[in-house]
Amino acid sequence: MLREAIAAAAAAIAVAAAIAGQSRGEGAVPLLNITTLLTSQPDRPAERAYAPPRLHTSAPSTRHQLRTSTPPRLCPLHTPPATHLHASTPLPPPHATSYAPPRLHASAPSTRHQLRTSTPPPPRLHASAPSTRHQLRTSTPPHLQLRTSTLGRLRKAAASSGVLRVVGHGVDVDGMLDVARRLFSLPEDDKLAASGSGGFSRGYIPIGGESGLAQFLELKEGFCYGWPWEQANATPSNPIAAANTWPPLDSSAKQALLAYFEQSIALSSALSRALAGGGRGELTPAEMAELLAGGETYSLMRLFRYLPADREPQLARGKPRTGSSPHTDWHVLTVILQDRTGGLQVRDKRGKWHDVPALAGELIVLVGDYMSALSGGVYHAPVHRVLLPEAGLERYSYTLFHYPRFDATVPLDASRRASKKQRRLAGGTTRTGVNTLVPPGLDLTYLSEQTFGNLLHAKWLDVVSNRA
Ligand SMILES: O=C(O)CCC(=O)C(=O)O
Ligand SMILES: [Fe+2]
Repeated sequence: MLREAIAAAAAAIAVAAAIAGQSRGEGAVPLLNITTLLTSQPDRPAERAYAPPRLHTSAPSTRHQLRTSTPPRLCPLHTPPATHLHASTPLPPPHATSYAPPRLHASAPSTRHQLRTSTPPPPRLHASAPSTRHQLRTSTPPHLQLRTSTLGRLRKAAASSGVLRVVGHGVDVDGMLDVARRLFSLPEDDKLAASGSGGFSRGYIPIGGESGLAQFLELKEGFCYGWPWEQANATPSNPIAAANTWPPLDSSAKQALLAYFEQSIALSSALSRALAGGGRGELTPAEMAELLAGGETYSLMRLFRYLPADREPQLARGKPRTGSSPHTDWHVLTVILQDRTGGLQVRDKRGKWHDVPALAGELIVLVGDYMSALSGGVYHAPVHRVLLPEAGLERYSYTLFHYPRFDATVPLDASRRASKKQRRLAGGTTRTGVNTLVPPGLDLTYLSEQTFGNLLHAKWLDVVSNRA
């Protein structure tokens, strides 16, 4: 099947200068045909043997004991065995090591700082949907082979605009948009009954329920879900992981949502590995896979319905309204599935905003802060925002936030290079007024000291405190 897909995708990758009115070069958005990423011998069993290498040689050794020698398989979408939730080596006791409180939020409640880094690794997601649909898997080893020429284009795009348009991904975009419309058209009470306890926990997010920046009212409603802990007979392993809270949708819609979650995680994992060059000072694809392992169990899929500015006039009167405040995504990669309304914009390195095209059947992939830091600042996490639709229109989107493992840290040398790059760029466009993982002015070497999960938790607490 894979071979057929490859044969069908013989055409060379098309690169389109895609941001409206913009010439190629910085900011141009390559159209990446994911099926052309595959070579003709992806399935050799020898390449499937998975021996995760050590990622951070300088990290405390306890961190490495959490690893399993062979990836455990947990298939919550099908059979929910509880038996795979352990590491093959004994787990160390919870960290009593010094926990440097995040310097990001001096005013944060102290509970925020009590998180520990040594939570057991969550079970891995086994992409259990038919392999013909997926071609890419999350918990299997990096068995994709990538064409060198395509790889070069992928990396160039990630380094320049940080935005990719992806086709050939196998996702039924229209079908997923249909599910989103059905979900948001449920009666208000049904949606509210599926509310989570905060924006980062799963479930329904009412209009005004969160905002990236406190000065804006983000006029949208949302629904957040992820890896099905509720089917796994396991306790969530960190404060962001949680069981899904489903509104009353029929089971085929739920299955479609869960299958799409897997597909987008698989896509993001494959692209992340491809972005790990394995050159001097770079992560190898296997190290990237190791860094991502388990991240899928608390990664978030967020559905949005954006409303035009004239709706809900009673909410936060006088506050400027937007769809999504200017921000970078904090994690590794973001996968966006959108309808054709438009509104997503990225800011180029000179500070100019550009529309990201909203074309049928495409997925958009954005580089996040963590990927940028891991690459030593080589890859660019674009500042972006979402404008509200015009009166009479609504916009629907799905946004996958792909997180690395909770206890991930950035190797010190990469974080130093990323810091240096950030300082260099600071002379150009400023990131003031932009919500980023590590705010401007703070040294990115912080990412080598502090786990991704702890930083993320503090960030999410901020976002949900910005309720209308
Ligand atoms: O809805 C979209 O297209 C993107 C939203 C976004 O950037 C985000 O939620 O981080
Ligand atoms: Fe975003």
